[in-house]
Amino acid sequence: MTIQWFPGHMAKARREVSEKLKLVDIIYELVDARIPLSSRNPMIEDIIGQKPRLILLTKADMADKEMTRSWIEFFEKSGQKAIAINSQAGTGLHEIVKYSNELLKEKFDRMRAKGLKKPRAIRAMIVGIPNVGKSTLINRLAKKNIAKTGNTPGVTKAQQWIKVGKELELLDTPGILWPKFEDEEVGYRLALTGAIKDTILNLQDIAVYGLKFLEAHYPERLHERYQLAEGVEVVEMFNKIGSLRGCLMGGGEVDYDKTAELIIRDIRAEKLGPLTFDFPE
Ligand SMILES: Nc1nc2c(ncn2[C@@H]2O[C@H](COP(=O)(O)OP(=O)(O)OP(=O)(O)O)[C@@H](O)[C@H]2O)c(=O)[nH]1
Repeated sequence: MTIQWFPGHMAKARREVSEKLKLVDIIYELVDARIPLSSRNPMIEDIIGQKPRLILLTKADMADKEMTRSWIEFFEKSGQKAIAINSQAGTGLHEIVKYSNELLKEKFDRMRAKGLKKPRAIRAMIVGIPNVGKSTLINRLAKKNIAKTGNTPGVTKAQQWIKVGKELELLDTPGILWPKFEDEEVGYRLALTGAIKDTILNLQDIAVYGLKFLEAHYPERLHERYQLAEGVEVVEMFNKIGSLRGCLMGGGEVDYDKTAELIIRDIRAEKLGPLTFDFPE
């Protein structure tokens, strides 16, 4: 497998995030709740230094709820606050300000002590890998306020901050980070959740990985969806799924590429239920 590390992209992203770092009080690090580890940039600590950070597990509606709880505990144990969100439905979003206030209490207390009676709103920047849900979250949080700022002449043009209620201001452009996947498994997990283009890895390899993963961790769902018996070899699974779902070639033989595409599509579309591919520790 080709090692994808995008050194050029990485350096650019790092520069951009570093430049904006001094403008904000806190970083919202978005990771995909289905792959909280694989969707992280392993250099995040290095990039943001001592800046307070809240981890937001996005697309929590698509992840295994029990696993999401374990992940939140895991982050908590390592001293990082994490919360699960669903930006489409808006769940978990009210917790963002609440926990930001907790994480920034000392800083704002210091500001108050210096005589600033009314501390300003919290300033935050969203960072995360492509497709993790940055824009969806910004749009969801900004919804009410876009109309408000539109009514103030001159404001929209110069706007660099998006107001979220009275307490929060978001930098309007998120920081894009890149996943690192020297590790094959990380690559497959990114592919199965749609974080990287299908063309980067071999389709059949991605589907095989998906089937084996499901067999190991969610066997009932796999067997039920595709009417598979237990303990069937992967090739047999492909044959069964391909014929069941009509992924056939001219001569009636199973088309493995089409079958692979279907399996990947099913997994991404939650046809096998909410799934989590990364395990804490
Ligand atoms: N189910 C679900 N889907 C989500 C959620 N948040 C985002 N999405 C979907 O995930 C896809 C990517 O979301 P974006 O907000 O465009 O992600 P992004 O990080 O801004 O992506 P880039 O612009 O590529 O950096 C879209 O199809 C969204 O609808 C969520 O909480 N739940």
